[in-house]
Amino acid sequence: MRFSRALNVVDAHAEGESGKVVVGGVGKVPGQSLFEKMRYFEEHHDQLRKLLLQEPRGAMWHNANIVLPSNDPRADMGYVILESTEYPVMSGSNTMCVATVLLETGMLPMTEPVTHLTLESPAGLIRVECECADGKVRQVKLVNQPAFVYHHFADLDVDGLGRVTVDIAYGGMTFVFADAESLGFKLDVSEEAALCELGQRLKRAAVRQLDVSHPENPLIPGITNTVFTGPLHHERDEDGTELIRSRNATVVSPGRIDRSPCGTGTSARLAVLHAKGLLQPGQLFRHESLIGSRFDARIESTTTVGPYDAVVPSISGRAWITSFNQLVLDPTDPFQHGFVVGRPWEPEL
Ligand SMILES: O=C(O)C1NCC[C@@H]1O
Repeated sequence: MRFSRALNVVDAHAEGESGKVVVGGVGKVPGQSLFEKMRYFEEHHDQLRKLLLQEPRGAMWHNANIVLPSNDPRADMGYVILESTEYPVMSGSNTMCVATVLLETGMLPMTEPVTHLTLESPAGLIRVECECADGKVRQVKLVNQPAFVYHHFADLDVDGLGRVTVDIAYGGMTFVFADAESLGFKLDVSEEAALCELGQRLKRAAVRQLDVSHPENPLIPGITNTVFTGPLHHERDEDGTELIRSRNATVVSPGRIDRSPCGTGTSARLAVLHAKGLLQPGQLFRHESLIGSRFDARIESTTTVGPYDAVVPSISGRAWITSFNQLVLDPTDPFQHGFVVGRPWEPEL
């Protein structure tokens, strides 16, 4: 049997969110930076994303990452992130999957109790600190590129709902933030379908009514996700550490719940909370997903991005390898580039 493509894929998840890690079979990719390599896939080779993420090999809730060498002498490795409808320049859950796979498969050397990595994402360099024991990565802490707020307390006219006040913020992806309680949500998993439907409606309204453009790179995608935020709870950890805990439901395109608390959404939420005076640098913020998994986050420092005040977020979470998979493409397979069926794959916007 001759195959037209064979990819070595390590399947993983971070706090419940899928992240396939392609470790072999892609070959040479043009471009100096990982951003340029990402653009190459986007413009000339999008069939690889579709092959990995669409049916019959993928599912709407899958993400994938292509591990590639970085040309930056400071970086240990690079990666391009592939999602259902876009190429985000950064992703928290995917970065945790990539770091865990690189260390647990021996692609990069693991040092116990802590391994420091620098990974080049399309958004830039990401510093990663992995707690390791007995050959296992127990916790991945990543320091994201700066997050900032585009619009505070913006009024949106939403079809069938009227006026809703939202914030729009960037944390590697761009999010609409809306208060869950005032929209009638308890943030229970039973509300999944309604959250996805309204999340898409809010996102569509925001794209039409509010301008966003990343000041350092206008090619970074605009608003593609909605975060429904729960109330803030001021608590103490089992070991007495003070923290602020909050639940969220992140609706990523094309309209499905992020199973993890969403690392880029958490980064953007830190920027929103800081701008509102509700979170200070160094304070522990524990973000919970709709399935109850969690990321611990902090504002490491403050900075600016173009005209915006910004925060440098760190996000910690855990990832696990679930399978080793050799994905092949038979040249007689009629579905060379994958396919999609029905809801929620409606045309975007
Ligand atoms: O953790 C994150 O940032 C994300 N999880 C899937 C969609 C986003 O990239």
